Amino acid sequence: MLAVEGLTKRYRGEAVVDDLSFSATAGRVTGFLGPNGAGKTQTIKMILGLVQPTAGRVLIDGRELLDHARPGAVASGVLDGGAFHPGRRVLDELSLQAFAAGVCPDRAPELLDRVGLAPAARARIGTLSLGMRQRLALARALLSDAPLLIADEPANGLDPAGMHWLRQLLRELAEEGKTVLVSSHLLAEMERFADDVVVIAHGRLVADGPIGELRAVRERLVRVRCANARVLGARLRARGLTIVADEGDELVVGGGDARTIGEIALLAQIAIHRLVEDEDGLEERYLALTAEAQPRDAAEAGRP
Ligand SMILES: Nc1ncnc2c1ncn2[C@@H]1O[C@H](COP(=O)(O)OP(=O)(O)OP(=O)(O)O)[C@@H](O)[C@H]1O
Repeated sequence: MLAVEGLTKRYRGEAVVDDLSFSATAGRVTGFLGPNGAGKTQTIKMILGLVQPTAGRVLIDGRELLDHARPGAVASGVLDGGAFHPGRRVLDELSLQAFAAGVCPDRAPELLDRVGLAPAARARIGTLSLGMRQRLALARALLSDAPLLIADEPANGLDPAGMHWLRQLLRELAEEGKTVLVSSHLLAEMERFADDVVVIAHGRLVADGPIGELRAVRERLVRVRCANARVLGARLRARGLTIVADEGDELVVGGGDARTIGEIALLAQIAIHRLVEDEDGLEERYLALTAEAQPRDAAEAGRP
């Protein structure tokens, strides 16, 4: 179980991770989602003890990483699929890493098999594709059998078969009882991998919960095309509905069903040209959530 509490990282006074709190549960895959530059990698590095937080703390099974007797056996990370010696052979590299981690080197061939790299055991790392390096990075992270596994964009460079394999592996690891945290900037990827999702933008939490809850928003989004979208938008807002996207003569509306929107339009005497439940709501919801979020300073400056 992972608990991130008020985690903050500032560089020259500017927050790249800003008072971030969330948790990830053992036995489940938690997706860590946010656009490029949102602060995912910085957060992951702080969780793994590779970057010192400016404020806040990270608890793994109730204790900070360095308060565990063997921190390396508590959390492991897949951070950069490219960070290997290019001239070394795959199996030699993994055996060496096992030795350095104090793990029996016999685990190396077994793990190569688990990540589907056994046929490339004698290949030099420099000849591997990005997807194969990701598999090797996963094998390295699994050496210590730590109960918390964090993977930063592990799907990068994987083809559809590789994605399917990764999904299976993450699921198996969660079923073994591990806490699995996986980052991505792509919602579609997360939908395939994750049980729970944590969404951040500008270093701040914008949503978290079971992926099904984010998906459930789909039913509440309605796409409406009408004669006067600006006026209808204002009327809908006045009734407490949200304009998730404004595309000129078409609005994507949250917080009310098609019937409510139709009635508000009728009262405003605005002709409706199209009114449908939105099928792509989840993607739009994610984009809207992350676009709405502003860095704290900007948000505070905009406050009346
Ligand atoms: N050492 C550093 N000094 C200053 N700013 C940094 C440093 N490291 C990262 N940042 C900034 O922190 C912000 C968050 O970066 P981070 O890599 O965590 O984002 P990310 O969500 O992982 O995005 P991506 O998917 O693009 O890697 C970025 O604006 C980045 O420029």
